[in-house]
Amino acid sequence: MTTALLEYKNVHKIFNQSMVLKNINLTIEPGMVVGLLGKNGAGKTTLLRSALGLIEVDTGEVFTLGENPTQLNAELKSQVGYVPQQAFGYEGFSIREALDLHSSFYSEWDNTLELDWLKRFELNSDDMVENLSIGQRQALALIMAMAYRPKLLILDEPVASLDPIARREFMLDLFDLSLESGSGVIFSTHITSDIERVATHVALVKDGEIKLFNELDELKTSVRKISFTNETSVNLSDFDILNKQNNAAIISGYQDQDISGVNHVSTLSLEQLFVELHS
Ligand SMILES: Nc1ncnc2c1ncn2[C@@H]1O[C@H](COP(=O)(O)OP(=O)(O)OP(=O)(O)O)[C@@H](O)[C@H]1O
Repeated sequence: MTTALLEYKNVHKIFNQSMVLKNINLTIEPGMVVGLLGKNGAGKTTLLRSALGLIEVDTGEVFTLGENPTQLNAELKSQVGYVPQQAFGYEGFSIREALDLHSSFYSEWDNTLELDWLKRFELNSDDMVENLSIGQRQALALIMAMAYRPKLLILDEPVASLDPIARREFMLDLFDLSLESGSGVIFSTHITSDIERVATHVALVKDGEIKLFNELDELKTSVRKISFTNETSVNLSDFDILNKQNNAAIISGYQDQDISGVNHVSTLSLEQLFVELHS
């Protein structure tokens, strides 16, 4: 049996009397790259920060590398990589100095990977961190989180400020790294095409709930939009109904079968699905 890299069991979190995580159940295993998709304020950052022990959940349990994330020992901490949404410190340091200090905490630091990525992101080691653009800081934060090949990589909108070329390269490498080294990745993003390009799974968060968690391939084959004239003449008992309004529904569990009473069945891109689930 493989130990899950990250597991949420019936997790709830309340902030100011508002439930921002509602009964989250999610398991990430080695080789999985999970794209976390949700509107602003849906709860993505709260979900990710609770995996790092930065937020304590109110009910339910989180297991990061099999342990309570608020009590991870140094060894386990060094197997988790994290890039937060906000840029980080290291003012007064050059990139070289910042990387030297940072890498000294990780015995598994891969200097070749570091150099390779500095080159790809076109970062100059002599530049001072405080003079970097937001995108360059984000690139440096990514190198810092990845170059020790963590088992679990947690990225909160990691590529939002990267240009499309850097984003594309980073995303593809992310996937390779995860598969090669048996790591797992969870990343939040608003860019559905990034999820379609690199993720193995997608978790769609709406109002603090995971509305959908699927393998991406499975999602393409089994989620459909159907339209009908008369709802009472349609039997949808074989499907999960993800959303329904007027004379249309989004269903999961579709297997090419005929559904009586349905006029039209259409596939959805991830972006279309996201929009449909919020309409
Ligand atoms: N420390 C906090 N105290 C009070 N409320 C909080 C706190 N952190 C988050 N929230 C609230 O929890 C909800 C979820 O926030 P969260 O940052 O997890 O959303 P998100 O999906 O990451 O959004 P975005 O895409 O804009 O980054 C929001 O309503 C936010 O205001």
